[in-house]
Amino acid sequence: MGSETAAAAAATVKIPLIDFSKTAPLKQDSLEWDSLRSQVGEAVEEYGCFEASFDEIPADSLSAVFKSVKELFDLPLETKLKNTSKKPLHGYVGQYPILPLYESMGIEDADVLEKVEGSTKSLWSHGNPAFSESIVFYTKQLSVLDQMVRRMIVESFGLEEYVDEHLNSTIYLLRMMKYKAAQTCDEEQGMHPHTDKDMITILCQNGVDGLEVKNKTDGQWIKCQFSRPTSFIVLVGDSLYAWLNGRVHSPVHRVTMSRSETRYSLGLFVVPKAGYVVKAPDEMVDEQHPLLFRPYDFVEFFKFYDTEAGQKSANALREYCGA
Ligand SMILES: O=C(O)CCC(=O)C(=O)O
Ligand SMILES: [Fe+2]
Repeated sequence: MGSETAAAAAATVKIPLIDFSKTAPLKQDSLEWDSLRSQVGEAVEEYGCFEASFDEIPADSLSAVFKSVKELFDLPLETKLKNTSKKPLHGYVGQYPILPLYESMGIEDADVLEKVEGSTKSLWSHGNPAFSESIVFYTKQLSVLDQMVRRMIVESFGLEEYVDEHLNSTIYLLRMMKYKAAQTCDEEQGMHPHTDKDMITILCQNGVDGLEVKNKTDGQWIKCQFSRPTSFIVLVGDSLYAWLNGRVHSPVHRVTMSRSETRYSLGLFVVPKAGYVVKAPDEMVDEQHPLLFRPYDFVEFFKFYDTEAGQKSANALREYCGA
């Protein structure tokens, strides 16, 4: 293949689209379940991600969430800075000279109304019920997709007996992101290349593209399309990679802004609970698959990731607890 043809072929590589919308309510052990499970299993091994079409959040609820997110970022900077957290990357993040387009805000336990209301009180003195309700509804609906996807992944590695333990080992951290439009005609970095540290992340955007995933096979950047209004991108994080002892791929991804429109995105980060030790089940370790990581407490690892050494490391998890 000539280099131009190869470049054109690389440019058209797409991450798999998996349709969860036609089968709700989806029954375990049905033919549909088995078919989706094999598509999910293949996608997380080959790409570490896929686009999920999932209809359980009506279009007007999605618009309400993005309206709330815009309202939040329109608050004065001094107000946003009040949303602090002792945990790294949980409160307001922004104003980084190296990432001038980027701002984000996290809400832990975003499926629990009282928790979300607690966070909003630091931003709006009387709270903001419409904001809290739209965030909780969004998180609860999307948790259905999360639970289905993780159950399928765990089953596809023959780990049925670990399903409940695994599903109960996590909480939901919702991060709302704003990327200002590119200031020049060139492509500008919205977020630097990284892997997520959690179990999985489910992303949604306001119609403005920018997410790119590095292809495992040829290292080319694949532009992620949210091809339907109800599309979400599901990404494997390093903790699922570690728990499955390398059987799935945790993809490097980044955000590139090339348009004159502001991008808003929502990331539902499925994060191991405080005190939960990520340890690969014995079934995942054998001669062909020696143990990759020593068991680790996610919260402690995340603290390391937030240090200068962790941020500089090309592979923070390997540096922290590589076996
Ligand atoms: O905004 C996006 O689409 C991606 C954000 C992301 O990768 C992250 O917050 O880890
Ligand atoms: Fe990410």
